[in-house]
Amino acid sequence: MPRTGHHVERAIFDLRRGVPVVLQDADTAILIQPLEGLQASRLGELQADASLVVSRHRLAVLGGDPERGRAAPGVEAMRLPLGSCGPLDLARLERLAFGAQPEPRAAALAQPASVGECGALALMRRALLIPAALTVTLTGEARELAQARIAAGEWLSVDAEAAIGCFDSAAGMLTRVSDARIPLADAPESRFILFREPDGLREHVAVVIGEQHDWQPAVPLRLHSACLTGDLFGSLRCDCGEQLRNAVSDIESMGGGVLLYLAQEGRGIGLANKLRAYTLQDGGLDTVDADQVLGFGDDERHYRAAVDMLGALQIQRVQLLTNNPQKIASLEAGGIEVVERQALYGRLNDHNRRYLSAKAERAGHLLDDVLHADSSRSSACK
Ligand SMILES: Nc1nc2c(ncn2[C@@H]2O[C@H](COP(=O)(O)OP(=O)(O)OP(=O)(O)O)[C@@H](O)[C@H]2O)c(=O)[nH]1
Ligand SMILES: [Zn+2]
Repeated sequence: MPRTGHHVERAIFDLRRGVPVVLQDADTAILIQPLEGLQASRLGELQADASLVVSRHRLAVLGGDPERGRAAPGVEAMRLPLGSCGPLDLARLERLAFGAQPEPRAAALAQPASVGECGALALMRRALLIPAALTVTLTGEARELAQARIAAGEWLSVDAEAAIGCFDSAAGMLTRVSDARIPLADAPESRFILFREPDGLREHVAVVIGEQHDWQPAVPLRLHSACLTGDLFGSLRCDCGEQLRNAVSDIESMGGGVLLYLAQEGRGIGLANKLRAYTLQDGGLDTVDADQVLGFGDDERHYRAAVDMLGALQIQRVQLLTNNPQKIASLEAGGIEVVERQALYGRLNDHNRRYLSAKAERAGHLLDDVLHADSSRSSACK
């Protein structure tokens, strides 16, 4: 059975195209079909004993107890058996997977997911799809048919444990791919260095401002998660674009440093899901609850890539520009010494006030100054 990572990456591409994948462990084989992009015509092919695998965040939204029957700490996936829920119907599946209303009767049937089902959910999240998949345990003729499609190259077979570890395959050994001098309006002596994750799925950029020998003893550092809407188009729904530009000019005025532009759009849920979350927010939910309706936790970001990039740049001590205590904790857990934090704000407006308040109240971001004094620049903090 294949255990190598590259099957996982290929499976992710198939899943993003709506093609099912077979996950195998020692005894079982399950067919997984992402709910996102599922055509009603495919439902007929899936057997009546299909299950819907969702995250424990999603189960909580449906009205279930996310801790009940949890297979092990850290296991995020739960199985909703569909057999007793009536015929497979796309609208009903979508209500279960990302509808805003609770479904207590379905939630009460939730069971802990198998290894393969945990792998299915991990792949959905790595593929930046809605974290929900239809799964069918393959037995008898269905299993033989699936093996024939795998042999013909039509479907991929992936080891279930390798699927569970699909986030780990991105960690360590980032490749430094290319770099160039890019003079920025607010920091003329800047260089962009592109790093690629080992599984090839994501790329991150280090913007190095000024000369490294000027940065001692601690390097001014910004970790910036991608936000297409804010960074590029100046969306008023968030503060990202202004934070990005303020970070560049602050680092320049501090004598140079590094900005890591991380491929973590939408706090790690991807742009498609962030747009879905915005629509849910327009219906009244805050930023945390909207993500949870879609099946995500408060914040899906990891900072392992950032730690690796700092390692490649030989940076161990930093002065971090952030209001997010989690970024400080993650760097320190990765062995980077954060000697000082410096606040970094965008401007408060009528569109982002609720978002920033929710970040402060629900995720512990240190935004008192901007929420209460309408400051628009950064300030040093201890
Ligand atoms: N899921 C989701 N993501 C959002 C929303 N608004 C902004 N984002 C994303 O949130 C992330 C913000 O990134 P950062 O500014 O680096 O981080 P931060 O957690 O705000 O912490 P700071 O360092 O204090 O700025 C970006 O990836 C945005 O795309 C939202 O409503 N929902
Ligand atoms: Zn933003």
